[in-house]
Amino acid sequence: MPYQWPTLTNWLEQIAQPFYQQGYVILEQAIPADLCWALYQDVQHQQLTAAGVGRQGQHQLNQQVRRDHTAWLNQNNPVQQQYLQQMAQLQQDMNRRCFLGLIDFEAHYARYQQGDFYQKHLDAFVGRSNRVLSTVCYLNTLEQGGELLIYNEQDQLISRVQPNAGTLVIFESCRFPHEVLPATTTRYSIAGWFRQNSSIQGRIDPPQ
Ligand SMILES: O=C(O)CCC(=O)C(=O)O
Ligand SMILES: [Fe+2]
Repeated sequence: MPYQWPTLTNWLEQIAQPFYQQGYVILEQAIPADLCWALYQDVQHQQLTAAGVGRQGQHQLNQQVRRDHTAWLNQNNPVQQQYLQQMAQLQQDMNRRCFLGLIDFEAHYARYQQGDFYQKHLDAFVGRSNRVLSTVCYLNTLEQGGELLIYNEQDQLISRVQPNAGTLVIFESCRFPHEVLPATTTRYSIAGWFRQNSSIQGRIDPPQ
């Protein structure tokens, strides 16, 4: 049977309900296998650069914190556009269902080579960022290593995600500290953020 992106009805069950209950959801085979493969091929051709920490102005390389290499997705590339379109659909559904007022989605490819990690962090801080929902989609499968560990607000480990091609993780950006354990082999993913139009100190928060 050809893969079908979840319709509103089953999407409500698969994403909205656990999301409502716990603020995060892990959905296996969320991305069609052929799209996942095309993205996996596409990322190999991208010019990836060492990721930094902190927002514009304070942006700096800190290899103690993260070691991944990234490249922003854009609409001009047909494969990347397909992914962005699926996320636009998700944004619409999330707004309809959860009244989140999401206006925008930004995403980058990330490559973690053997030994690369991302220390425990939050993707957003209350009142200091307009990132509302974080998403991670895995483009290849790692049998071990490179796990995403998600913690709750009390800093207890609540989920351990083994990267699996096609799996999509969604969580509230300012609620869940998370980290990426050292990869054992090259790990490819797309990290993305849905944003609200909250202005910070009278201006729109710039992308990272
Ligand atoms: O790749 C992952 O599993 C998470 C990446 C992450 O936390 C981030 O890029 O902010
Ligand atoms: Fe993160």
